[in-house]
Amino acid sequence: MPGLTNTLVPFPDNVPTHPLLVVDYALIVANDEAELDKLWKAATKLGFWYIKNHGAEHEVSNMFDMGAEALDLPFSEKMKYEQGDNGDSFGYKARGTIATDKNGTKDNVEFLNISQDDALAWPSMVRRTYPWTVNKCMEDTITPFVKKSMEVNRTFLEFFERKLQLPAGELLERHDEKELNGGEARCIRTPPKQTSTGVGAHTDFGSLAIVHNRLGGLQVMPPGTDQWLYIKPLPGHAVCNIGDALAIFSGGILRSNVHRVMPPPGDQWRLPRYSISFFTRPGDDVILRPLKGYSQLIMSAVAESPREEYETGSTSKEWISRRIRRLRIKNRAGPQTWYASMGTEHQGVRDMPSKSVAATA
Ligand SMILES: O=C(O)CCC(=O)C(=O)O
Ligand SMILES: [Fe+2]
Repeated sequence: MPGLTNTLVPFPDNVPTHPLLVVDYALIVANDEAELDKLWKAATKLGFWYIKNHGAEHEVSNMFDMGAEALDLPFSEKMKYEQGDNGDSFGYKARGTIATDKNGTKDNVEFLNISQDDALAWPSMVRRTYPWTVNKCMEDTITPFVKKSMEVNRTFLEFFERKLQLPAGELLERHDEKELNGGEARCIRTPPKQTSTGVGAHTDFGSLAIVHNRLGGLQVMPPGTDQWLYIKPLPGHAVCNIGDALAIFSGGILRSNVHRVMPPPGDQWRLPRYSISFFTRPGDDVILRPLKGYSQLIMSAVAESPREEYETGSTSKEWISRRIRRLRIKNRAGPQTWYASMGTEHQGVRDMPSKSVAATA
């Protein structure tokens, strides 16, 4: 039981944390004005918030067990499902295969990504195969988790579509579950007693993430600061965040904030850390660019603070694939490969040696 024992070792009270707004999902579904205002504030100011009453506790608990069982398989077995160096996201990612910074410092986490397309189509295969321990949990654990998470994110997307003054369906149709898309469930494991970065500073590739944590380690850098602050895991609460695709579609109105994963703080450092996430991503063929032709609000946002990098000229699939490919250590040619892995975050670009990210992307 990977997670349950973890709750016995409390998150320390002497490390810097960042408070997040708590959004009650049940009130969002009920269209509660005050709660919707809170969600909008969270999505536009920091791009991170807690949700409670998401109704997926049972599925999440099963996912922690599923993830631990799969990641406990022999290394040689897991490697049969490795995502490889071509920019694919689905499958197993071994430790030490991606960079966490511009110097190419290797990551120390392993994870398993299960495609939304595969979870929904099971027992048919759409994207790829998975270890037997995953297959046996697909019907009872993974597909129900994916469906519940999709429902939560769809509710958020519907609301953002309205608030962004987009025609009904304009944002939702870019996340049509019937089209092949990058959506995936993920279990990450960090071994105990690590001293280096787990997942390097990044913004998420896709539209929305829901992250379930029992141990600390996730950190955000609040806008306008250069300080990393922990997000404290709260029992029964998940952390949601906006990814690059929504930041781009909205012309920057929705915020995709930089975050990373460090070893758990305090005594939690002695424990292995597991996290369970779900990522909603646009359809593979959807072009990532501001939807300014459909919304005066987005048009004004783009006019006020134009950002060249929002006109990506790429499809969602190309965007994700480029970033993963550039993160893989095998593909690294130097610091420029790290810069070329970046999304809308520009933290590291300040000390970038050469002039253009696009030139190496
Ligand atoms: O493990 C976590 O808490 C967050 C992981 C994360 O940011 C990611 O997988 O994109
Ligand atoms: Fe992330």
